[in-house]
Amino acid sequence: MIQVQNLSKRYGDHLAVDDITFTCRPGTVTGFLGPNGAGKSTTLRMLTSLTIPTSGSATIGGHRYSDIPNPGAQIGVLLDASAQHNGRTGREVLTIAAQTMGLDRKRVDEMLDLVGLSPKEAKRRVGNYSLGMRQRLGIASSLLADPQVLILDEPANGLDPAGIHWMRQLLRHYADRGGTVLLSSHLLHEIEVIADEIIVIGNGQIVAQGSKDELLAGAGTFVRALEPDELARALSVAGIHVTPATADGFSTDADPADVGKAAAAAGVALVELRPGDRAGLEDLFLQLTAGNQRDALAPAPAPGFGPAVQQGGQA
Ligand SMILES: Nc1ncnc2c1ncn2[C@@H]1O[C@H](COP(=O)(O)OP(=O)(O)OP(=O)(O)O)[C@@H](O)[C@H]1O
Repeated sequence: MIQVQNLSKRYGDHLAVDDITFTCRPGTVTGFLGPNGAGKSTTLRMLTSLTIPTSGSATIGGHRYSDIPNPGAQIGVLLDASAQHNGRTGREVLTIAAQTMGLDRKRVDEMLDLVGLSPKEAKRRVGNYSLGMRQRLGIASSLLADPQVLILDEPANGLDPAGIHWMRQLLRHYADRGGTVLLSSHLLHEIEVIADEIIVIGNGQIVAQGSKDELLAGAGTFVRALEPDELARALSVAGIHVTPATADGFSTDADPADVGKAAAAAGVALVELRPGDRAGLEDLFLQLTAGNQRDALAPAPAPGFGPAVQQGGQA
């Protein structure tokens, strides 16, 4: 169990982390989501005793990281994949870590296998690794001692789509076996797919937290009908405000149950009724971090600036 209680970190007159409190439970993946500079890395560094808190506490299993004997054996940590020793081979990095923690050397081969680094790649110096390979090596290193807790800062950075898929499955399996996972990301869709619990941080403060289902429930409803005009009328009568989303469909802030009831009461046949999709959570993320997001403060780009973005496409 990870427990963060009224944790703050001040650098000069800048409050990088501002009185945050959260818990990560065994058997769950907790996503720590926030824009650049929100305070994610500072929090994870305080959890792993690399940065001293200004106030509050951060404990793992009831203890500060620095008070845990042989902490690597109980807590797997990956904070900066690019910080590995460039002159050593991947295998050497893992072998030294295994020796330091008093582990059997066969764990090195098991972990190389687990993270998909081939024997040939394991013989290469880390300085010649791609960022994705460094992430895989860092994940191997964090899992070496089969710890109960994993703390990962932006582990998906540099991984290709297949690598991201692999990592999701790995972390899911790890949590399903009772492990506690805390991972950070500034990418909403990454967190959305992988996490059971989500903590959103902006400008050092937690702006939302809860289960993914709870936060998604706040993302409203998408609804489609054979007769969209009748549907719009029925929802309006029920006091539900809608926004046209497709030719025959609407988005609304209301819950799916309320939308379904309103349509049924008016005898309107629906062809689709579901929680608001990813865009809904994206809106939520942007709303929650609005004002905390540096992009919200930046002037809008001049017309014609940058590539054209297709409707529905990813920027
Ligand atoms: N050692 C330090 N000295 C001064 N300010 C710092 C220091 N470390 C972090 N900060 C500041 O604290 C704030 C939070 O930084 P942090 O690295 O925790 O953000 P983050 O959410 O991890 O961002 P990113 O997604 O860009 O990695 C930033 O404004 C950063 O400039």
